Amino acid sequence: MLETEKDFDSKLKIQGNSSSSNGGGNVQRSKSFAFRAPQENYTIQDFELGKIYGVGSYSKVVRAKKKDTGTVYALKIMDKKFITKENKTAYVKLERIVLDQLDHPGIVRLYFTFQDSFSLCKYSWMYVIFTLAYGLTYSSLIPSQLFLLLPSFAKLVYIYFDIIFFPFSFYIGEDMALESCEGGELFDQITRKGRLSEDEARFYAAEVVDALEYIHNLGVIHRDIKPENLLLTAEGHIKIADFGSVKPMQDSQITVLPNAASDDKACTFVGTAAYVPPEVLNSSPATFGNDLWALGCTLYQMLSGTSPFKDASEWLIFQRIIARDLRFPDYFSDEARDLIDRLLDLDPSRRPGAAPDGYAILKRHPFFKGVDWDNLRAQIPPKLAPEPGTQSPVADDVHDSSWSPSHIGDGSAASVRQPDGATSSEGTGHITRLASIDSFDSKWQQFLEPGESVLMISMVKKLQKLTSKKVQLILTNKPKLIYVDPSKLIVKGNIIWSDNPNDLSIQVASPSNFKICTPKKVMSFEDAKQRACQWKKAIEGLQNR
Ligand SMILES: Nc1ncnc2c1ncn2[C@@H]1O[C@H](COP(=O)(O)OP(=O)(O)OP(=O)(O)O)[C@@H](O)[C@H]1O
Repeated sequence: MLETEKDFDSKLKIQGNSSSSNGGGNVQRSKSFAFRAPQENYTIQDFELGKIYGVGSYSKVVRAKKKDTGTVYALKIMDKKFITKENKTAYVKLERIVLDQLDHPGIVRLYFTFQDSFSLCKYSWMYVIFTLAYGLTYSSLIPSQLFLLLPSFAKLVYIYFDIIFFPFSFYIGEDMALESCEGGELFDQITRKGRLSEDEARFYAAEVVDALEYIHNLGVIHRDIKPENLLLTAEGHIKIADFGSVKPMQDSQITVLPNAASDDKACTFVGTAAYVPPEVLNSSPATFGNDLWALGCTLYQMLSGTSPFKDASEWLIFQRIIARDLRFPDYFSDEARDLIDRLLDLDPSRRPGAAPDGYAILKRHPFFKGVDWDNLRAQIPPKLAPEPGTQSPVADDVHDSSWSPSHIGDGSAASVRQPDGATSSEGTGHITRLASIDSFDSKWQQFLEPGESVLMISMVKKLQKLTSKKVQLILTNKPKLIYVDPSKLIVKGNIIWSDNPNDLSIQVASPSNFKICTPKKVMSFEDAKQRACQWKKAIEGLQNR
């Protein structure tokens, strides 16, 4: 382990006092840093597990009741193995340390963290028994079909090493016990209601503005504001969640421990296509204006039901954002239209809220007329629309026995998110995470000719007989389909394009696995973001253009 990581981990073990007496805006800062949310020695067995709230790229969030106290939490269980493999440790640590220091009614609260070593141990032994008995494996290095082809001795050696190394990956992040937001995502409210009334949107937008003012005053940019990350309490008040993309500014009042720093070069996966501001696409440094742009997109989505820059692929969405191709439905009031128009200013410093005294201007905007900013949380929130087929808008307590901390990313979420931020009932049972902003990373531009543009891009695994290799798969409008070695930045393969499906076809084997077939070669790929169907659609769409 690196020295800085040791340092961080030893600090993680400091027991902070669990109660915060800081109140509103004062964040505890000292050289000898102590966490507010303590690291507890709990295991999963200390909780009664309820429904799965959702599955993120690196974690699964499940409703859980502490058996001894009866307190309900949202447990964010990290997929440590995946986080290590994907090199996202710094993000996980940063989310933990930033959340620990935030104390605001509009921000999801971190109560404590824990490392569930008991289930790790149980998992490891179950793993050995199952693997030996049935030849089943979850393999970190090789795909399971290939594992089965290995001779028995090689299987044993492989399992031995996997088990030796798995516990190390365990120490990269802790599971988090968060405040449980029983009202679900604002996104679901928009979907269930079709669109929100201006009163409803004003209520939610005001609560978001209030929480954003708090984090911006501390020198922190959220960088992933969107209706999916705005959660609701059982009563219907907003809580900003998912600080996995957070960026503390240079002069931030937040303490950032070594190795939890957000390094822009490493942080290529921040944000979500539909809410990304144009300056981020032009590689400008992050500013508070990024969140204000996303607020503008979110307000638009509340009022209309869809995000303002909608299109079929991320690349097309990015083109619309850069061109600020913005159209308002007729039914938007002048005040709503004006506020969104200002928040979606191409110049981030001109967005209301961006200047040093900007929040006063933002809060005085006519759209917010009548909002009692000092008593927001005392207001009665809009009525929550219940989940279809249920009576209650809030989470139930049904025990889900299928849940297991080792099965993160199994696609148990109920809807598929599209690149434009909408949902589709198609493919229920699989979650598609939006491709990351690394899609637009300028380093891939070198593989394009003048005028050529990227239609789809993913970091995927190219599966070979006994090994797999990470490659960047790129589809352009030329059309051109290539895969690039992401570290050496050299083209490893150029798949000969043909509009004829007999010469170029895609076979989808699972949400993550697909094959690209040409008369000479069949190449197998695994897309961790489960975009196999999107690859098929993109390639076939181009063949039929
Ligand atoms: N405190 C919470 N209370 C209730 N539900 C939550 C809570 N935190 C997260 N969730 C739900 O769990 C889902 C997964 O959350 P998580 O933070 O792991 O990832 P994400 O934000 O969806 O995705 P990504 O990490 O890929 O950006 C969320 O979409 C949200 O609906």
